[in-house]
Amino acid sequence: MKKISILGSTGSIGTQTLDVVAMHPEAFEVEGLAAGSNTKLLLEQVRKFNPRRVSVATKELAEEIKSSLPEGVKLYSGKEGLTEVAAGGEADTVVTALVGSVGLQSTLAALEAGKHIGLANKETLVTAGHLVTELAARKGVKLLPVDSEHSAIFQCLNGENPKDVASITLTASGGSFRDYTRQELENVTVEQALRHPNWSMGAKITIDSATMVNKGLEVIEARWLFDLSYEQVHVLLHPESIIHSYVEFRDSSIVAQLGTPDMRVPIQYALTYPDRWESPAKRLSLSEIGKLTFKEMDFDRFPALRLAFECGRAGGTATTAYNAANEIAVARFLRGEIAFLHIEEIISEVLQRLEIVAYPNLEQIEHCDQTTRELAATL
Ligand SMILES: NC(=O)C1=CN([C@@H]2O[C@H](COP(=O)(O)OP(=O)(O)OC[C@H]3O[C@@H](n4cnc5c(N)ncnc54)[C@H](OP(=O)(O)O)[C@@H]3O)[C@@H](O)[C@H]2O)C=CC1
Ligand SMILES: CC(=O)[C@@H](O)[C@H](O)COP(=O)(O)O
Ligand SMILES: [Mn+2]
Repeated sequence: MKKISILGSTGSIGTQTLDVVAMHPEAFEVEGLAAGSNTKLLLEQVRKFNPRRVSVATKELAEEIKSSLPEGVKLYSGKEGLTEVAAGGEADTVVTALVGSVGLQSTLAALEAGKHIGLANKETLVTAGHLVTELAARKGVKLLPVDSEHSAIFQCLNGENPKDVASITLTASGGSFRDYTRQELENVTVEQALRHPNWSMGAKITIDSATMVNKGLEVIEARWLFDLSYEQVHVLLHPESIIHSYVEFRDSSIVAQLGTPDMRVPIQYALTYPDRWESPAKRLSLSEIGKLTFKEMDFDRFPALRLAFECGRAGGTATTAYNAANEIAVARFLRGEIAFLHIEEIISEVLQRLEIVAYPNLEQIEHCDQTTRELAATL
């Protein structure tokens, strides 16, 4: 029996992780579930999966659900609650499915406690990649990618010598506005932005996909997960999201991972690695699809991606600021406070104003994250 805990169990990745668990009840046991404020869904999950530990975003929410929990379930709240679910108890693997850098402390706590990580929460690696990867290496625990592109690269690298890797290419769907000109982007609405062509995901990542910030975060995530230079990480537009990503080796061979877009496949692989199990994903028929299309990335059309490469190369707290500015800008866009194109302007403005700290420790990272948020809220 593999024991797992899920941070963000009520979200898109969290619920799909529980779908995977439900399909293999003989193999998985749920040790802990942490949610934000969707207590109704959390209580349903508690009844179905019998976790020993549960956490919600605030003390008030914990008070509200206390009497509805089965006897013996330990209830926590806030950041401490996330850490209790991540690091306490007997889980072997923690799936980090929180959205945003709020997941950093609990991910570090899980690593410190020797838990393997199924990593969906890419913002933690963008915020503090060196701290997370160093700690994982020191503790000898695995960081198993859940993000579809990174799972693809991980699968392509299986059994290969890292020295033989020439480059990796992350595919990008182009998001909700892939065929829009810059001018057409000026008046797009939140509702339009939330319509991703290929994937059904949480609101924040769907907006990130439309701005191409998602691919920027993924470039930085890949640098840390696979210990690559930014020169070795490429991005290619591939509207169909069938080739999830690929690796080019030094003999010019390319190995790619393909499949119909279904997150339950990479989630399950992170939980069963190195084994593969049956999954409910629709089988891919290339003859049915007929053709796949590709286009060179246009950095003028998607300046937020160029900015991500610049921050990655600058290092230190540059990527922390990139992520935090984006989190605030996306939240403001979703609340209808700013226009779509204002998101990338805020990120760019913040990066021009903030001083970058090289080789930051956790305290300096948290300081940068907080300062960036305050600044981004005013721009
Ligand atoms: N969705 C997808 O297909 C993919 C997602 N990812 C990455 O996975 C991560 C999760 O994305 P996704 O599932 O789409 O996001 P969702 O918005 O769907 O879910 C986010 C989860 O985090 C919880 N949460 C948010 N804030 C807090 C908080 N302060 N304390 C505790 N819990 C909190 C939410 O709880 P509640 O709803 O109860 O408030 C919810 O369970 C992101 O980093 C994303 O980039 C990567 C690849 C694909
Ligand atoms: C499913 C997944 O991994 C998302 O991160 C997805 O990649 C979003 O698609 P695009 O960012 O390519 O539009
Ligand atoms: Mn992805």
